[in-house]
Amino acid sequence: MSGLSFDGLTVRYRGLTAVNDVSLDIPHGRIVGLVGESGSGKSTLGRAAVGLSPVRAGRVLLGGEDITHAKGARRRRLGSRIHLVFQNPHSALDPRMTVGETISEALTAHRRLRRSERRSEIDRLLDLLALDPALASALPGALSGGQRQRVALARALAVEPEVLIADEITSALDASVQSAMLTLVRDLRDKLDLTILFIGHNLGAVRYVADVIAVLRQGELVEVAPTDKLFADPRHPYTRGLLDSVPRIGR
Ligand SMILES: Nc1ncnc2c1ncn2[C@@H]1O[C@H](COP(=O)(O)OP(=O)(O)OP(=O)(O)O)[C@@H](O)[C@H]1O
Repeated sequence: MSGLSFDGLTVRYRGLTAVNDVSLDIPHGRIVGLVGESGSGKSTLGRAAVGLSPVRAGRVLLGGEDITHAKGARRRRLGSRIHLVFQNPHSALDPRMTVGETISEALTAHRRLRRSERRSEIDRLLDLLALDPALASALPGALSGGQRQRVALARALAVEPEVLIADEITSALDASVQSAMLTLVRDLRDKLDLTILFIGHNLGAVRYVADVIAVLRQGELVEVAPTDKLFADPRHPYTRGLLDSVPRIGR
């Protein structure tokens, strides 16, 4: 069982406290949404889970194991257990590598596979992400934004992670493409038994995908509640403000 937990986490950039004493559990097999205005510290918290934020205090726990300050070979090994998928589908992929090469590179980073196994794994991953196997030979420039984001997810899933940090992965997509992607994220969680921290500023999108929503404001958690409860009965005025101000989809 590999839930992810933040325990009293504080992250500081020089003088700025970007995340302040945040404790949050993402139980195994659940999707926890993380919302808040731009600059509230969402990405900083997500990046802390993979060792990319300057943690000043507190801990990041993966399946109960303290991974906060893992370095070197241990951090690389963790890379196959907990994985971050970035925001921007346009810059996330190397424009000179075909889709197949991109996925293949991720496959061989953590697993030893024969050429034929690699080929079938690439097909399996493309199929999992509802992408045409023929796209294996395409360059990112020939793909739509939604297809690129699916390839970025396929690459992340190639290492068979237990936990995914999805940082604004649907934000740059058109509404219709976005809702297909959100459905896919839920399907992937069910099929692969993934644990997901889903970061987004669009509450409507996060509502569609998350079991529980955590609200971050200026680096501090102001509210954590099951999704339905948060929408039916938001406790914090800041949450109520977010609910009022954001367009909603998937309802
Ligand atoms: N590498 C960095 N160096 C210095 N300050 C940073 C760095 N990264 C983020 N910050 C600052 O930390 C604060 C939180 O930023 P963060 O990107 O985590 O917020 P966010 O909620 O993810 O915002 P957005 O929705 O715009 O991505 C902001 O004030 C930001 O300017």
